[in-house]
Amino acid sequence: MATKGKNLSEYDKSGLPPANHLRIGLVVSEWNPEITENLYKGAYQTLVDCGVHEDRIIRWDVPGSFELTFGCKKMIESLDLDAVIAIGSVIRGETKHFDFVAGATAQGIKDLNVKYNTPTIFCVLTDDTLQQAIDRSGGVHGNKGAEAAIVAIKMASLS
Ligand SMILES: Nc1c(NC[C@H](O)[C@H](O)[C@H](O)CO)[nH]c(=O)[nH]c1=O
Ligand SMILES: CC(=O)[C@@H](O)COP(=O)(O)O
Repeated sequence: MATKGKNLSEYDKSGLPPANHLRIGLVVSEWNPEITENLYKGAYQTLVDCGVHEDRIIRWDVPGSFELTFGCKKMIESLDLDAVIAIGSVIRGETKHFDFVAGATAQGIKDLNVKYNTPTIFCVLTDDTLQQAIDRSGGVHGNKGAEAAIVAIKMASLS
């Protein structure tokens, strides 16, 4: 099912593990801030709604999605966290650069999950148009940041 068939913001708190003890990191890309700030708000608000204390949510910023891998790596190595959420928005332009940035970011975050016992959640939109990104960061298809927060809480219980 594509995103079109579901609302990214919908979740059922009743089936979630306890979250009040969790420490969650969020690394946010500064590229396309009108998108990434909405993703961050969706993730932050959902974490708090599910019981994560606000003083246990730590935010770092990086210049672009390509830097998310390094930012998450440094956060995992320097802080005692239960999960990290990597937040970015890659929007296709005129050249093949989209493919390299999106692909490298996905591979880099996958590699972090292989190397470390702290789960890193892939909250990176990779869209052909700005409208697709808007639709998935609080628009008609919900907010992928909310989805990522739920995933972080679930994965933290496995780590
Ligand atoms: N075009 C987008 C970028 N490009 C920048 C790269 O992420 C990186 O910061 C640069 O190549 C220097 O290493 N980043 C995004 O997050 N979104 C884009 O649409
Ligand atoms: C994802 C990108 O790097 C892309 O937005 C850059 O745009 P362009 O391919 O036109 O240089």
